[in-house]
Amino acid sequence: MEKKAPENGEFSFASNTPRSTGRKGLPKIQTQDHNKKANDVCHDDSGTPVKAKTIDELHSLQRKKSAPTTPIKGTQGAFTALSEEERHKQQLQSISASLASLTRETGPKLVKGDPARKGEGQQIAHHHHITPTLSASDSALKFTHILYNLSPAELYEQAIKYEKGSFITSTGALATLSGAKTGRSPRDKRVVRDETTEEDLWWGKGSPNIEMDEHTFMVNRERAVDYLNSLEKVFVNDQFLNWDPEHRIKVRIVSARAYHSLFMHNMCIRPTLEELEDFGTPDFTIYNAGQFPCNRYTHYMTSSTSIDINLARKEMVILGTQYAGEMKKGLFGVMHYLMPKRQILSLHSGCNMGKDGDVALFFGLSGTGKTTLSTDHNRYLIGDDEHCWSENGVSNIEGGCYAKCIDLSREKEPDIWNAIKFGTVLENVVFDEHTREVDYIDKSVTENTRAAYPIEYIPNAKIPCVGPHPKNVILLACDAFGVLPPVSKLSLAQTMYHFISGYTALVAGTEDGIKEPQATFSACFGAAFIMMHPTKYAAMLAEKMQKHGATGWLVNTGWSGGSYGSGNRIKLAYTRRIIDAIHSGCLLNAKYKKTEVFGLEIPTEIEGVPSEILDPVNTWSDENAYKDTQLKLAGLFKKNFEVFANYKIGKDSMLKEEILAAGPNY
Ligand SMILES: Nc1ncnc2c1ncn2[C@@H]1O[C@H](COP(=O)(O)OP(=O)(O)OP(=O)(O)O)[C@@H](O)[C@H]1O
Ligand SMILES: O=C([O-])CC(=O)C(=O)O
Ligand SMILES: [Ca+2]
Ligand SMILES: [Mn+2]
Repeated sequence: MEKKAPENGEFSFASNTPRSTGRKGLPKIQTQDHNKKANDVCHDDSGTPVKAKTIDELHSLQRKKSAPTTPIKGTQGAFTALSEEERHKQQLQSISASLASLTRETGPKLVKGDPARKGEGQQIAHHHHITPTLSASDSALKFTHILYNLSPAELYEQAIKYEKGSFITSTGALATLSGAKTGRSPRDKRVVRDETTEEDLWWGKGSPNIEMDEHTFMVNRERAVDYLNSLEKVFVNDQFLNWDPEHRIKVRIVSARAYHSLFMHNMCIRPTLEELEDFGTPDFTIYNAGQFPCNRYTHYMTSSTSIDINLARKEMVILGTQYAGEMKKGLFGVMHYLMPKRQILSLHSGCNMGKDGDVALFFGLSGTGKTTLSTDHNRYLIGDDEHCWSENGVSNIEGGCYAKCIDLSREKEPDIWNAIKFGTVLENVVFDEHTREVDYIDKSVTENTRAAYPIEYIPNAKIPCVGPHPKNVILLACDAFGVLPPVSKLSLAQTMYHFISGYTALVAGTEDGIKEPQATFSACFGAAFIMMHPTKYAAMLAEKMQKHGATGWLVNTGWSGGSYGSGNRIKLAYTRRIIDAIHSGCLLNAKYKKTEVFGLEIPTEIEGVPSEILDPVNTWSDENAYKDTQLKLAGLFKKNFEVFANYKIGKDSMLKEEILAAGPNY
């Protein structure tokens, strides 16, 4: 840029435009003067000027192109000849095929990259799009931009720019809203019933699989795909499930929100660049059109929300709910089908490992402590929610954790607290408008506030997330009746009885004073996600526990000293000491006594836990009230188990009698 020497000691703009020299009035301003000694005049920078002529050019200097995707496995490979462009084209073709409407000829025209960055050196080159052929809709006349496996930083920008309710919190997490739904909608889940699934899956009373036919699935699929293709841009994630390399599943998630893409980035296993190059065709695809409702006039629909699984097509469609957990748990359902077919047990459990390689599984319904207790500073975290148990040992299905945040405290759950940082999705929390500090106590949006973070945000995560066969199987129940002991050692039959029962008791809305605890029984501690009959999973668990000599435990993380309203929730610190004693092996050989009614073996002492709380009868001020409540709960257990009484569990029919006998007796 041309520099003008000062004429009279005044400052002047260095400018290409006609000089202001000679104009009277305003003083001339100059910012740089190379002819004078630097310290003669006041100026704000002495460096060389930037190599840009325009602001746009300047901005383009900020962004370095990502390192070229890994040069493909050296020189010996047969298919190494693919150019970067060819690879790119194949990728877009694969995505176009995913998004193809089945009533039209082709997939949509796709372009990689953010439409807002057109002309900024982005890859919008026309030779990358797929040439359209005959098309029956105007959507064929437009491009759909594909935001493919964006990084967390890019997704933050997309969310903040385009999604209302997205904010950066004081610790760097992305606070977001999931819309009208802040939890899953199990009653809106549908599974296509065809010849195969008719035989394989669990249908009817108690089953989570509500049927739909293939045609209706296609109606909803078309609705979702049309909605997604009508958008200017969609997000595509190509990722993996299951850390066991032999049984890894490739999943593709097509979604309309950066929130959904970041959530799945965190929750699924993130591919390396090499793995992404060779990704190929996914094993399962999710079409998340959650902002768009299903059509209530469609057969089988009972609301404007529908979550549809078609195992034959390997597809899932989401309409009418933006709650991201639907994607996570939808895929979990798929794993509950695919894995047992390979003799691998899929489990709704957390999992961690001690320094000596002792593995523990933590089963339990929502809110019972899987995430809280598997995240243990003294142990390696394998995973917090979904696992497989195969001949090779255990493996996490996911690449991230999904922690409940209500009443989260730095003191009680430091590792989870510290994981809520840049990259973490924070759903439906309330924060200070100015400081952006999150108020974890606030339930204004929902009680089900959640944080989704990559597992490596937990400092002692075990990566890869696999481990040897479990030594302890811990069944968690949050018993709001306050009658189950804080810990009991279970026989194998008792473990099966409680695993099939899947008990917890929570307290529904607490607005108008004290409410009765609500008992929930959910087979395998996850009836909402299993696909086959519960006894199928139970038999596999029994067989594996027996074979590998695992011990079962029942831990009450709920009430002590009375039911909800009079007693209190057992202190997390005590539960942690109990869990420590299980891990260390101390509890295996402790002194035990047997409780009445439930017939549970309870220890008389545990280090760090007041002995009097170990037998709940001691903690109730009214012993009769305790006995009545215990009988009441036992009755609920019995009633729930009736439907299973006629099922044989595994090949051993002896086991059936034993399991029945392992329930409450009174
Ligand atoms: N004694 C206790 N043991 C375990 N958790 C406790 C205890 N007391 C209070 N809590 C709280 O209970 C909640 C347990 O939730 P957690 O996220 O671990 O559930 P989860 O089993 O992982 O459920 P989901 O499958 O829905 O993720 C946490 O908010 C935790 O702080
Ligand atoms: O799926 C969800 O929304 C949360 C969860 O882990 C569960 O409910 O088990
Ligand atoms: Ca959890
Ligand atoms: Mn869960």
